[in-house]
Amino acid sequence: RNDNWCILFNNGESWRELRRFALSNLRDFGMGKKAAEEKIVEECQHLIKVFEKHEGKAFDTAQSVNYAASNIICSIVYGSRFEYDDPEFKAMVNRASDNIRLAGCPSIQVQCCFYLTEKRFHKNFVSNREQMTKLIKHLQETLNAQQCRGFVDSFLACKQSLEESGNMNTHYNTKHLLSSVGNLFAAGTDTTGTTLRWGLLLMAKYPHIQDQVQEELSRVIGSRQVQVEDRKNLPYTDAVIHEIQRFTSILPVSLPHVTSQDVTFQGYFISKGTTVFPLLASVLWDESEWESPRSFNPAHFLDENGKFLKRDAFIPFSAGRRVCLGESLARMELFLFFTSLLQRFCFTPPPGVKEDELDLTPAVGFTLNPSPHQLCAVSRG
Ligand code: HEM
Repeated sequence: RNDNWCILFNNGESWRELRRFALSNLRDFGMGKKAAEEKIVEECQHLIKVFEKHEGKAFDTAQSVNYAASNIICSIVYGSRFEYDDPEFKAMVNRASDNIRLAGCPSIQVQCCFYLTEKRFHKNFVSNREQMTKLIKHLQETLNAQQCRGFVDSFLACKQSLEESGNMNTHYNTKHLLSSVGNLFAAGTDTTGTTLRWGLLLMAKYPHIQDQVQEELSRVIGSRQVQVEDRKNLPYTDAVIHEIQRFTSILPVSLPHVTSQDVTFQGYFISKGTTVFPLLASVLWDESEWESPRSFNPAHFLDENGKFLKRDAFIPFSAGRRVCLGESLARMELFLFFTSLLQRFCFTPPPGVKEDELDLTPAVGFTLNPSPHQLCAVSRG
C-alpha cells in the first residue's frame, strides 16, 4: 500500500493529524448540524425535480442519487455544488462509481496490493486526480484565507500560514490535500448513494412498510420540509432507515487495519503487525443478536410500545478509533433524503413487474450495490 491512500489507509502521525483536521473542518463546513442540514435540504429539492421529470415512468435511480450524494461532499469540500448535467461533474462521479464496482472484481481482490495495475481502475483514478487538481488550482488562485469557502480553502490557508512561519515540513502538503479530498469523495458518495437506493428499492418491494412510513410522515410532519430535529418524533421511519442499513450491510468487510499489539481474540492469537479485515456483516447479520437477521424487519429497532430501540450490534459505520469519520453527516443525509423523497413520491416496481419479482441480489463491488434496476416514482399529489 502506498501513502497516497491516507487518510483511509494510513496509520500513525499523518493519519492522526489529518483525521483531526478533516473532522474539525467538516464540522465547520458541513457536519455542524445546521450547515449540513441546509445543504442537504437544498439538494433534496434538486433530486425531487429530477425524479418529477420522469412523470411516474420507470427509471434507474443510480446516477441522480449518486450526483445528489456527491454534491453534499462537493459543497463541503469545494464550497459549491454542481449541476447534474455538468459533463465534468457527471464524468467524475461516474468514474468513481465505476471504480467502486471494479474494486470488488475477484481479479482485483486477489491481486489486492497490485490493483493499481488494473487499467480501467488506474485510468479512472488518474482522470479524477487531474479533475481534482484543476478544481483545487482554481480555489488556490481565488483563495481568501479570512473567508474559507470549504475544506480545501481551510487546508490551503493552514498550509500557507505554516509556510509563512517557516514550517515547510508538515502534513499540510499538496499530496495529502489530494488524497484527503479523494478519500472524502470515495468514502462519502457511493456509501450514502447506495444506501439510499437500497432504501427506495426496499420500499417498492415492501409497500406495506412504505405505507407505514408515509402514514407517520403525514401524521407528524404533514407537507412541510422534514428537519433533523423531527427524527425523535418519527420512530417508525427511523427504525426503517436503520433496518435498511443493517439488512443491506453495504460494507460487509470493513477497511483493513493492522494490530498495534499482540492480541488473543476469541481464542485465536494474533501477533502485533497482522493485517485484519473486520467483518461488519458478521455482526449486522448475527443470529444471536437479531430476531430475524436475514429478513427486512424494521421491528428490530422498535420496542413493544413502538418507540425507537437502539441496538449495540448496529455497526454499519464500524466502531472504535477508526469509526467512519462521516457517520453523523451520512445519518443526516439518509434521514433527510429518504423522508423528503417519501413525502413526495410513492415508489413502485415498473409496470408488469410484481413486488416479489424485485431482485435484492447485490451486485458485487467494494460496496454492495443493488443490481441494476428501474423504479417508478409516482407523485403523491
Ligand atoms: C451510509 C454511509 C456510510 C457508511 C456505511 C460508512 C461506513 C464506513 C466504514 C465501515 C468505515 C471504516 C471504518 C474502519 O476503518 O473501521 C468508514 C471510514 C470512513 N468514512 Fe464512512 N461511511 C459512510 C459515509 C461516509 C461519508 C458521508 C463520509 C464523508 C465525510 C465518510 C468518510 C469516511 C472516512 C474519511 C473514513 C476513514 C476514516 C479513517 O480512516 O480515519 N463516510 N466509513
